[in-house]
Amino acid sequence: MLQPLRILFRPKWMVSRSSASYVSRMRHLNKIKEEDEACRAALQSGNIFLYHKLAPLLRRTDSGIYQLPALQTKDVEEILEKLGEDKEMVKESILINCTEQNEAQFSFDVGAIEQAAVEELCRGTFVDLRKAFFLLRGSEAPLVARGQALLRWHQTNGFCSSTGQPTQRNQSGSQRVCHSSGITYYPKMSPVVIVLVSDGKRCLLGRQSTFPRGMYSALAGFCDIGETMEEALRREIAEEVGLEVESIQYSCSQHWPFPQSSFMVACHATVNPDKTHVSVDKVELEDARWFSLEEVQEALTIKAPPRNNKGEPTVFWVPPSYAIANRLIQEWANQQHLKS
Ligand SMILES: NC(=O)C1=CN([C@@H]2O[C@H](COP(=O)(O)OP(=O)(O)OC[C@H]3O[C@@H](n4cnc5c(N)ncnc54)[C@H](OP(=O)(O)O)[C@@H]3O)[C@@H](O)[C@H]2O)C=CC1
Ligand SMILES: [Mg+2]
Repeated sequence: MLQPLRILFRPKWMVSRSSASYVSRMRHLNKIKEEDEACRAALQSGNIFLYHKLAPLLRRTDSGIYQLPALQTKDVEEILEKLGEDKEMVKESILINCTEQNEAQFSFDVGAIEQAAVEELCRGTFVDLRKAFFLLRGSEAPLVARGQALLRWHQTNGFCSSTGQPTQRNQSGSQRVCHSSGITYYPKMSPVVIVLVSDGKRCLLGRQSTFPRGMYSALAGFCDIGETMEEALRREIAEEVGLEVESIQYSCSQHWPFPQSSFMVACHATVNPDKTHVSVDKVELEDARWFSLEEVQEALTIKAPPRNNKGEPTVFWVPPSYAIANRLIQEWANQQHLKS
């Protein structure tokens, strides 16, 4: 019998911010999201993160730390003018969020302009998003992912799927409308369940053939339409490794930008310790197997796996800390410690 979901932890944001400032910030954000005039005004005093063909601009400080430079709107206008472009292009910026000081944050893709010229003027480098995730510190990675996801959505939703006519965005970029059919489109995420299965002593990790060598992760799968998260989780585990899940505990969630926006819902699950035979669906997974606490602990200490002369990792390792799979594995290892 499946247990009802329960929240295992209280995220920091639930306790650390005063509710008054959070409420006023969210209301401000909602206003500039919904009202074109308010959004235009916010852009004038806002921060812009630049992308080139969806690769974010990073800047390396003298101390070797990578940062996400927040440019002022007037700086971006100046860059556009210097490169012979229309400074009005900056109005295409997409609203991402706002800071604790209520400054709006936008993303803007300069993909139509020569990359090196922009990099030189900005004293930065456009970096592939996966690499940027490794280089940036905690709070900047979700921000840069969100900015990219919104830009990608706009770049691929320029036409109405009903009429084939062009769609028009609102100023903030929170939606696109087809004026011919009246359909409003909103940025889309695909729900995905990701689950760390345990038999009480070991945890089950799998790998797809496309993963870097040696890397194993928690099992994941897209939810089918009409399914609850619990149903999707049970089905994916049954399909991919032939096991029947007995209980589920919700852990946390994450927006995942690769390859397109997914909404990852992360859970722990248990199976009957007497029914742990794994039969891997070889179409989905290259391998899946049980790992001991010792093996998992060792893998969690690896920041960059050792590599052979072909550049391939030579040991068992797990996804890096920015991936929700890493968090599930950490949580499981911590729970095993508490039990022993
Ligand atoms: N953040 C993290 O820690 C982790 C994130 N992930 C992410 O989880 C996601 C799902 O994991 P994965 O195991 O690949 O999923 P599944 O087990 O559901 O299998 C993937 C297959 O589902 C099909 N598919 C692709 N997109 C969709 C969609 N939007 N809706 C329904 N079916 C779809 C594709 O089939 P076809 O090619 O035949 O069309 C694809 O090959 C991936 O995006 C992956 O990047 C996975 C592990 C860790
Ligand atoms: Mg899968």
